[in-house]
Amino acid sequence: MNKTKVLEVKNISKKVKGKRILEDVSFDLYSSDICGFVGPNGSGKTTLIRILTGLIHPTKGAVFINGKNINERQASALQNVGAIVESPIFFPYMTGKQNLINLARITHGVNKGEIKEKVKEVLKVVGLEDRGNDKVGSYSLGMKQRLGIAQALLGEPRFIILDEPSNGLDPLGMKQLRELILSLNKNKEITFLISSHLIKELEVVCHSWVMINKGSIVWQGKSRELGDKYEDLEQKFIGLMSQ
Ligand SMILES: Nc1ncnc2c1ncn2[C@@H]1O[C@H](COP(=O)(O)OP(=O)(O)OP(=O)(O)O)[C@@H](O)[C@H]1O
Repeated sequence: MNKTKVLEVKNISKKVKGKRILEDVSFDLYSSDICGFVGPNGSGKTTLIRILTGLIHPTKGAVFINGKNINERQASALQNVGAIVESPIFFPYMTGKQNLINLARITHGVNKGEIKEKVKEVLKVVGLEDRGNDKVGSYSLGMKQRLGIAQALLGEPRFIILDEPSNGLDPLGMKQLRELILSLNKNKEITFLISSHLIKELEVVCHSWVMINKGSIVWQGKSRELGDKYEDLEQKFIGLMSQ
């Protein structure tokens, strides 16, 4: 399979009120990668993800998605991108299905005649087909996260960005989320960038890694490129963070 460059992060720096939050961050992501973007609390992960999704602008540098500069051609750069930054917000008094039907129409522009089928399909993909008619207020956090992914799938994304998706999930919720990510990657060839401060949670799903500390990248590579010095990824992570 020919891999194409999905994301190019080029020399990104961000300062807020004189405070340096990101410094010269660069990395690339290729189609079908599942990349773990890991760093301790406060290392700059959410700030970078907010830049990648066009929510804020970098002080320096540029981001290209599928070759399009996100600050110059935002709509077309983000066309095939699904992102869940912070917990997705749904109306708790409406069912999962009703929430998705509204979002399909308003946010994703799905054709009126296709909405019902599309919503049914994405609910099935995320394993919520039996709970679609229940109110979102009755959903567990894990179910809300999967509903968030169902919403992203309405836009037929090729690339999904998840910011700390396992925050607050119990072990079963985490397992279901991991299985969903792996199946979307395998069956729909969706590329993922997933942030977390807990490397262990991502080890089963990620093929490649970007490690960040205090706003700068400290290591990037594949799990197999770890080197002999470290027993496992977490040891490497801890070693790099304490330098
Ligand atoms: N608008 C802002 N104004 C001032 N400081 C900010 C702003 N946004 C982020 N920061 C600071 O930048 C640093 C990085 O924050 P960020 O939320 O990107 O980290 P993170 O790696 O996502 O952390 P966590 O794992 O805790 O979510 C933190 O010290 C944070 O307080």
